Amino acid sequence: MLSTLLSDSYRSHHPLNLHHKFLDLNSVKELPDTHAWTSQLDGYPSSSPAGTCHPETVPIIDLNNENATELIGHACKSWGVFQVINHNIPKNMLDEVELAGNKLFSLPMHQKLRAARPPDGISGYGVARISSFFPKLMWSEGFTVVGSPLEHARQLWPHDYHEFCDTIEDYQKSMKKLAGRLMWLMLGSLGITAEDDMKWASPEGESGGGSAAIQLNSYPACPDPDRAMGLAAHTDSTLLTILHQSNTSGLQVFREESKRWITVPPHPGALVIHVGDLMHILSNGLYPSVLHRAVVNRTRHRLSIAYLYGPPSSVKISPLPKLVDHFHPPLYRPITWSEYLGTKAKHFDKALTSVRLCAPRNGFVDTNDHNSVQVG
Ligand SMILES: C=C1C[C@]23C[C@@]1(O)CC[C@H]2[C@@]12CCC[C@@](C)(C(=O)O1)[C@H]2[C@@H]3C(=O)O
Ligand SMILES: O=C(O)CCC(=O)C(=O)O
Ligand SMILES: [Fe+2]
Repeated sequence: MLSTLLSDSYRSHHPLNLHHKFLDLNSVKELPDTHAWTSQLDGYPSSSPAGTCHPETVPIIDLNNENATELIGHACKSWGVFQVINHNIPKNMLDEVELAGNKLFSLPMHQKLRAARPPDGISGYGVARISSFFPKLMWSEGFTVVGSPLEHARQLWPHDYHEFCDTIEDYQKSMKKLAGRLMWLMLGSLGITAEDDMKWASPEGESGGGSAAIQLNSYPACPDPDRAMGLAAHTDSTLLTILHQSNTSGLQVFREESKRWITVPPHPGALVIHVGDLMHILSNGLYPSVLHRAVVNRTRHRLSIAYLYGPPSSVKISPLPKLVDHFHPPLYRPITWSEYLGTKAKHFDKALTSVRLCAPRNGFVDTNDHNSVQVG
């Protein structure tokens, strides 16, 4: 099960003490040294060079467009990220989940800590899991739900937990449907038509589709946003991620071509779709997992809700047989979601490389494999 798999994967070798780890960011008037980042800390340029123009925008795809499959295929290949509209998720459902998130994060710290994610656990309240890979803390707090939110909701609101649970459970159901639909559109764009190829993902399948986690992220307004980091650069360990961001911008994606961070502006009603590492593996590197991060701002609080979608726990993900031949050997070994999460927890940004089978041929660089080695 997804909830038991991470048991000892996310080590906490953080030098900082609990007081700093659970600092109430909403009441801090000056950026503490524990949260002060320099641009080099995550190994990527801090922002675009001054004076350059930015014609690039992340594609927005209308799911009612008759060419949606082709548009999605193109976006996956060239961006690894796109926004979708006409996705059938009602606006009031997005508003409600946002409200539930705000209600949770505005609780006093001692109350949120009642639902703290245990050091060896996956669900609950805490700092970003990837914090242990960085010497500084991020300007954010998170809450992860895997399976039922009941236990943690009870700890947060002993007498009044139903509303939160209902909202999260409705959201889980709707997101699961949308994720299955997007998954199928992505597979279709790769030429996968026979349902036997991917039984568990089939729209009519009885196997119930994939499994998932929900991550609520809160980014309080920050007194020194240029020296702080909301959520450090990472790729998601998923097949795909569906992200709802509140109406404040902060999400940025990295463009390999121009070596620049591009802001993904909140588009009313749109949901952001990230290609994750498992889709990268499944597509044999054709659809790159997108490197992204969240920056913070001086005046506005920001909230985002990620639906992290992966395969059922028993399924091994490997390059699709239809995409593999003598000239395109499989680039990655088969791996389950839980094994991959364990690998990510250990190797973080080297996780994809660590499951790679062979170097790309003829100097072809898999731009998506952020650690790939060019061979001549
Ligand atoms: C299923 C999962 C993916 C995730 C780790 C997790 O177990 C639950 C939270 C997810 C998240 C969300 C924020 C960014 C991220 C890198 C992290 O630290 O926790 C992702 C993890 C991931 O995709 O690897
Ligand atoms: O807050 C955001 O926009 C990004 C969140 C994110 O990347 C994640 O939850 O994996
Ligand atoms: Fe992410």
